Formats: sequence, C-alpha cells, structure tokens
Amino acid sequence: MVVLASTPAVDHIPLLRSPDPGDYFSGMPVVDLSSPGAPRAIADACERFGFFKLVNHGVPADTMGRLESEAVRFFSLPQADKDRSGPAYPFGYGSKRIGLNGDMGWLEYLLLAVDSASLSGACAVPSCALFRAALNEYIAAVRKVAVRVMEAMAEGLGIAAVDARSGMVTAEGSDQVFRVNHYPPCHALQGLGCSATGFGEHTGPQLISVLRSNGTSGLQIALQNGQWVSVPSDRDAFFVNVGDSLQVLTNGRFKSVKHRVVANSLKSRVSMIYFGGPAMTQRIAPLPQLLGAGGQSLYKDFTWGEYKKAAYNSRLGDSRLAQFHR
Ligand SMILES: C=C1C[C@]23C[C@@]1(O)CC[C@H]2[C@@]12CC[C@H](O)[C@@](C)(C(=O)O1)[C@H]2[C@@H]3C(=O)O
Ligand SMILES: O=C(O)CCC(=O)C(=O)O
Ligand SMILES: [Fe+2]
Repeated sequence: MVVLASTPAVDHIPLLRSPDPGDYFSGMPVVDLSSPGAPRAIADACERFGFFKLVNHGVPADTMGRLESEAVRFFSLPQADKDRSGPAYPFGYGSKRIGLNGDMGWLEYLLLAVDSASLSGACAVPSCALFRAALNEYIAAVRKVAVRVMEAMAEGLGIAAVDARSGMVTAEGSDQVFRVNHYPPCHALQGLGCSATGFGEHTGPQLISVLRSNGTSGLQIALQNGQWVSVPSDRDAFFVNVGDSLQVLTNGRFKSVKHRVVANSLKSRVSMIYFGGPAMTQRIAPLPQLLGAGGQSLYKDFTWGEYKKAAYNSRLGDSRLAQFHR
C-alpha cells in the first residue's frame, strides 16, 4: 500500500480507519460508586457490555496526576535510558512489540508486577524514587477500587462477596499486573483517513482491569453486535473491563469485552491499567450459585496458571476462551 511504503515509521503496525466523531459511544454506562444503586448498575453493565465508566471512586486526582506526570517524565527520557529499563518480558520497558508472538502497536510501555502489598521490589521499575512512590500510592488506591467493584459485582448478582471470591485479586500469591502505556502522536498518518493501531483488539485474560487515561481518546470497545465504538476520555474516571476469567466465574453472564486502542495523529495518550488476576493455582470455574437450572458449566475446568500460559502463547486478537469452551 502506498501509505505504508511512504511511511517507514509505521512499518509493521496494522492500520485502522480513523474514528469519526459519530463513532463516540453515547450509551456508555456510568456508575457512581458512592451510590446505593452501584451494585445493580455494575452487574447490569457487565452483562450488557462487560465495560463501564466509574465515577465518585474516591481516588484523589493528585494520586492519578502524580503518576501521570512521572510517566510522562519517564517516556520523555532518551531512548537509550528507557531501554535500560527493558526488556518488557517478563517485566520492564517495551516499545512497539506486544507480547512474544509478533503483535505490534504504536506505543511504548512499562509492564510491572505487583505483589499483594505493593509494587514488587524485584521488578524493573525505572530507578527513580519519585516514580516508584507515585506508582505505589496509585496502585494501593486502584487495588482498593478493584476490590470494592468486585464486591459490588457480587452484591449485584445476589451473592455474598466471600462466595463470589472478590478477595481473589488481593489474596496471598494473587497475580496482579500493572501497565503504563504511552501512545505518541502518529504524525505520519495525519489527514490520510487511517490511523495506526495503538493496541490491537483483544480481551483481558484476568478477572478485571481498571483503566485510567489522560484526556486523549483512542480506546474503543466492541459492542455485542460487533460494532466498534469510541470511548470518550475522562481523566477523572476509571474504566472497568470484565476479563475472560470473570466471564468464566459468572458462567458467561458477564461478558469479557473486546477492546483496542487507535493512535491519535496529534496528541499523546497515556493510560495506566491495573489487571487483577488470582493466584496461579486458583481454580477458575463458574460459581455454583450461577450455574442455573441445568447446573452445567459452559467451560472446562482450569487454573489461572494454565489459562495465563495459554494466553501468553497466543496472539493478541486470538479468542483465548474458545479452547476452554465445553
Ligand atoms: C500478545 C499478548 C500480549 C499479552 C499476552 C499475549 O500473549 C496475549 C494477552 C495480552 C495481554 C492483554 C491484557 C494485558 O495488557 C496483558 C499484560 C495481559 O495480561 O494479557 C497483555 C499481555 C502482554 O502485553 O504481555
Ligand atoms: O491503553 C489503553 O487505553 C488500553 C490498553 C489495553 O487494553 C491493555 O493494555 O490491555
Ligand atoms: Fe486491554
């Protein structure tokens, strides 16, 4: 394609049609976490979209802003300095390559492991005390939000939180991952009607993810009819995604949402995402209360460790749950 041949900067990055203003999702469920109606609203959004915007979550704007500023400072370092925090796998700085199976996107990122108390000292965080402090403060706050959301999900489903395993994401040995993504503006494609893929379409393998971004849009979700819609950005809100493991726990009642990021041709997007996963040995199977009249699970039994291994051996856009369907 002429566009690709004349723009080596985006070589190997898949292109997407640029979003139109009309693609913005007007039906976005917005949940006020401080309201008594939150549990029902969350369960409803998870059944219909696997996705919702969360407001009045209690995390101070300063906590979010500090981490964003530190991330911007890190991503503005010379490339050689950033590369010293790499490679991305198992944890560290990465650029353009996503995963280990050939996926590419117009982004750079930090992939970090979180232990149950704080950010793991063993992981490759940039050696900057301010960044580390901002990360620990933010992660402590966002984990609490994740637990409150999972408790509300249980309540919305009419299940006691302990039965719904809402403590899974903070239990000893839980597998929590944190990622900071930076999508630089992709000037090369400006005005061409197409955009670079920032992060290709996928579902999250974990239970839930809690995302916060700066004011630059780019995130899109697929509705259940397959239509892609753009999520209007809101730097004060969180966006919660249902992951594959939660789809299985609810026997398909909550849907893991397909999503992707389209790079902007003019503005940088910075996003930070907390991925809540259980311990490696945790069995992932539908909650008995959700099995319904037939008592039949839609999925084969597996542990989170088994699912994660299969996920990391797959390409980003693969349908990972398909092989675990009965
Ligand atoms: C291509 C891949 C990147 C990914 C691991 C995988 O093999 C398939 C799942 C991808 C994903 C999506 C959600 C999260 O961003 C992530 C950290 C995760 O747990 O699963 C990424 C993985 C990654 O970037 O390594
Ligand atoms: O950066 C974003 O806004 C979303 C990225 C994403 O979906 C991911 O990192 O899994
Ligand atoms: Fe994602």
